[in-house]
Amino acid sequence: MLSPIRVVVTGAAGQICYSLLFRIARGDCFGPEQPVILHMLEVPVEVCIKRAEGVAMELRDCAFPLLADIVITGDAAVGFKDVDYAFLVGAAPRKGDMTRADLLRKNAGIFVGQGAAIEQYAKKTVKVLVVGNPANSNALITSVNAPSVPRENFTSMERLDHNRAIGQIATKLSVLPGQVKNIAVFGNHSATMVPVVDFGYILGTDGTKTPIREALAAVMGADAAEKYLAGEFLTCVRTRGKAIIDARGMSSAASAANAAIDHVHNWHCGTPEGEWVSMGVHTDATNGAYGVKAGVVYSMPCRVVDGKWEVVDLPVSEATAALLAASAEDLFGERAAALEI
Ligand SMILES: NC(=O)c1ccc[n+]([C@@H]2O[C@H](COP(=O)([O-])OP(=O)(O)OC[C@H]3O[C@@H](n4cnc5c(N)ncnc54)[C@H](O)[C@@H]3O)[C@@H](O)[C@H]2O)c1
Ligand SMILES: O=C(O)C[C@H](O)C(=O)O
Repeated sequence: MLSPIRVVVTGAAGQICYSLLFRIARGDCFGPEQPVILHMLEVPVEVCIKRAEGVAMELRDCAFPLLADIVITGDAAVGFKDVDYAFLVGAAPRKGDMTRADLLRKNAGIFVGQGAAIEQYAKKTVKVLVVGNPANSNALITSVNAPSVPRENFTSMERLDHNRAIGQIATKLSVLPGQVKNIAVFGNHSATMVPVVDFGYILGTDGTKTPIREALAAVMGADAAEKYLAGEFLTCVRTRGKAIIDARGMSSAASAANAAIDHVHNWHCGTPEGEWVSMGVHTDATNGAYGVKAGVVYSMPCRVVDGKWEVVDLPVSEATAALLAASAEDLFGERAAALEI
């Protein structure tokens, strides 16, 4: 029997965590043999702690075989103590017409404090996924405030965008999402993100690999396929978060939790042979990949071996490279705003 790992989840009483905590406890993230001790961190306000306690009651009532213990707290010193993994979800979600700049102003302080708590209390090997928006810049802020933890241990979530891109292509081609392989989403989790299908393929039931462009062209014709990729597809993936807020009246939650599980599952257990996923990674640790300078957290295609991610170097076209540069500029703009705050 493996010894339990400690996993802190912030915003434990919020929407995303109402799905995320149950999936972690069930073994979806760390595998079917890894027991977990869940640290549920909330703001130290009675109503929030009480709500977290209610969620913990439900977790216990599931009798998950791998759930070793639950710690509920409003104190970051307790929440981050000796943790192996940190899911930083707790932050205000975007509402109505709020921009990412508005969100940054509202949420940046949370990540200054949590970075400092990670520095002081977490294991030096802790792996951090930032979900709270603006996720890339919040991941950067967290890392800056936890200087003794390696930069490569701080990531932000673009997996939702990656999964959204897969979902759109699968729907368009009437194939299973599991057949759509090696899409990549680059850049900021914002309207400048860049979903790229150029290296992706559809895995046939007979093992054939049909390039996505070719599969689309077969269904709708080559010109219409190009128009679709540069228009409807790109816009849909870039603006899906807002579309969900408009439809649901609240930001995405179950799909966000699912993406967080996918991200950390691949980080912990590895990516399948020959495949990659999209992860927001610290460009201090990417050696200038895709021409993006050090100093931001930027999504790139990554494979994971033995718990370590590495960037997959793909020969992107000049047109794509220009979009990648624009998203990097967007992130350096956020970085400047964050430093000002
Ligand atoms: N990166 C992505 O793809 C993605 C996708 C969806 C949502 N999000 C973001 O995730 C965040 C959470 O969304 P939600 O729908 O769960 O929000 P929510 O409002 O339902 O829950 C947030 C919870 O965080 C708690 N919280 C606030 N500050 C905290 C702190 N300092 N420590 C601990 N807990 C704290 C709140 O009390 C609340 O319970 C938002 O910023 C949202 O925009 C990101
Ligand atoms: O877009 C948002 O504000 C919510 C979230 O980041 C999403 O992509 O669904």
